[in-house]
Amino acid sequence: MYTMENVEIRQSAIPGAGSGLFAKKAFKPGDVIFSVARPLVAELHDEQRLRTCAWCFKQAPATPMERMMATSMGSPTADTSVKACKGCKRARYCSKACQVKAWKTEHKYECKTLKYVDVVEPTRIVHKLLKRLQAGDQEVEAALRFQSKQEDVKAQWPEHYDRLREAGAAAWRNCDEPDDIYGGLETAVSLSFNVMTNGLSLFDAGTATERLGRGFDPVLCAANHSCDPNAFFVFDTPTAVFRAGRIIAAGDEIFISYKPSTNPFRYRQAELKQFYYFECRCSKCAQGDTLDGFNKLPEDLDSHWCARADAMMQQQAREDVEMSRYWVNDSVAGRRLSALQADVFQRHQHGVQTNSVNELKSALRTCLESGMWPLRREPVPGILRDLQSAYTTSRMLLPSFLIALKRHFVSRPVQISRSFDSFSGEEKVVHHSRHETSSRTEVETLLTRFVVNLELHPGSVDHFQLLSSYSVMHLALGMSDPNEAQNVREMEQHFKLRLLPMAMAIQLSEQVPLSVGWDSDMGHRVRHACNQLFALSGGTPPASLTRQLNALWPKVRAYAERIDLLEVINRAR
Ligand SMILES: C[S@@+](CC[C@H](N)C(=O)[O-])C[C@H]1O[C@@H](n2cnc3c(N)ncnc32)[C@H](O)[C@@H]1O
Repeated sequence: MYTMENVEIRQSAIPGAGSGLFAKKAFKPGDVIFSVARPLVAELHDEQRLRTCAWCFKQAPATPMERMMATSMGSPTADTSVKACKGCKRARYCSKACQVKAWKTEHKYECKTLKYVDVVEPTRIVHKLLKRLQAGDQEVEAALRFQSKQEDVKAQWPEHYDRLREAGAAAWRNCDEPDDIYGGLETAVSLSFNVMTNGLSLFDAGTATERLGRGFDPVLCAANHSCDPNAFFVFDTPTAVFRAGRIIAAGDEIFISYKPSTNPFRYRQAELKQFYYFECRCSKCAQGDTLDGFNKLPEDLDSHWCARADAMMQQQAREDVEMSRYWVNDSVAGRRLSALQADVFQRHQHGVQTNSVNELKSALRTCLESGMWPLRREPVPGILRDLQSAYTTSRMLLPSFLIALKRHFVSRPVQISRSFDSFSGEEKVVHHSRHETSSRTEVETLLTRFVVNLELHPGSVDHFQLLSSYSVMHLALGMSDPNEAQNVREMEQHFKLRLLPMAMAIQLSEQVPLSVGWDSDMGHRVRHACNQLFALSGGTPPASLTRQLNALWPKVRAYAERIDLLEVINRAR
């Protein structure tokens, strides 16, 4: 059952968007607006089922090496292992407690079916919902209130329409074709569309990139989308939390972002149509592409790149590339820039899908050498994120660290139009008071010893920022590897590298209570790292450390600004 003391559902401010979620009181950035212990529906993606608890979504480490790493990072899930249900041998649980809760709520309805046939994710979801409806579960009835969008899907994506219809019909057949639930088969089909077109993607809060499954919940899913969201969603397995990303007044509509909202206007619109079947009419999209500034006007693209763009245009025409999401404008210069834009986005995507560092490097080169892309304009921040991760995986520490620094200090993607001037590239930074949170952990208590002016960007408090700080801290610690001695000596001429992990730990201690909370898996890992770092610095008087850390910050920022990304990727193999 839900307590709706903080939020209410009523007519949205967006014309034609139906209802939305509204704040009944004011919230500061980082405040929890609303949380549910587990969404009404939380279903693992098919490929996650072998190693993840089907009830609490905790993941067992995949290899002994992963287990060792998780232990050394203080992750409370390091010891997790999952066992299959003896009945169906498919659903897996990490504990008796999870198995019992799952059985009572949903697994008793599907266990027999799963014993004989494996069933895909949307069908599993609808099966459980149908059975719960049959059992008179009123929370599930609320799922029927959502628009199913069947006609829109049929008109625009006939193959999706067939798939979703079949998923509902298969669930209905697996439940022995019950006609006593409202419209029988048609209810099953509606549920399939409702859940799949209005549901939430459940990402692991520790990585924010690993998609664990799909969620659906009548209150969480009442929140509309905005490309300039004032709230964000964290799935702290299995608790679902909405937090304020900036100041929200009582009566304001609460918006989250369903898809990355830092992409250019047409790209965002196309993605939301493709995955959620609606045309976004948020306040940022109302400004069209006016926020998508390039460094130069399309006419100023230099002649070498004009020739390359002409060749790309011919190839894109031969390959019948759907250009609308990359479109800049209809002039000759605009079409050239559209071709470059299509090339870099597609190369980026292809690089991620095929694990190709060369594809990622080539996309980045086009963005930077053409001189058109500001560092904060997508896909540059996205390419940097994926290059950093590829270099980390291949243990190429130096390029990974340099890219992490550039991302953290310079190349944050543009999220909030209000505080960002797309041409000057300046964002207003506000300093947070560290001790706003009520319950203090030992780390926070330790922090009272320091007053360090590290900047947070309250307009974009979210867990992506936290992950960025976390990776800089870890990579900076990794630089103490003896193999890096030469690089460290060079860097130490600019700033005290050995102090950086401590500075990042302090920044993380500010970010955790505003994003994922100390009780989350990520919170535990950050606390573990902070405690180790503070223990290491035990002998240093706080006043002296504070002075050193305050002096460090502007130096690291200046160093990050000078990092030449082209040089970094040219030197890295
Ligand atoms: C998860 S539901 C949100 C709640 C929904 N508005 C309702 O009435 O129950 C998603 C649907 O809301 C509408 N919607 C959400 N955000 C929107 C936006 N920015 N612009 C237009 N429609 C939006 C779309 O119809 C979308 O398919």
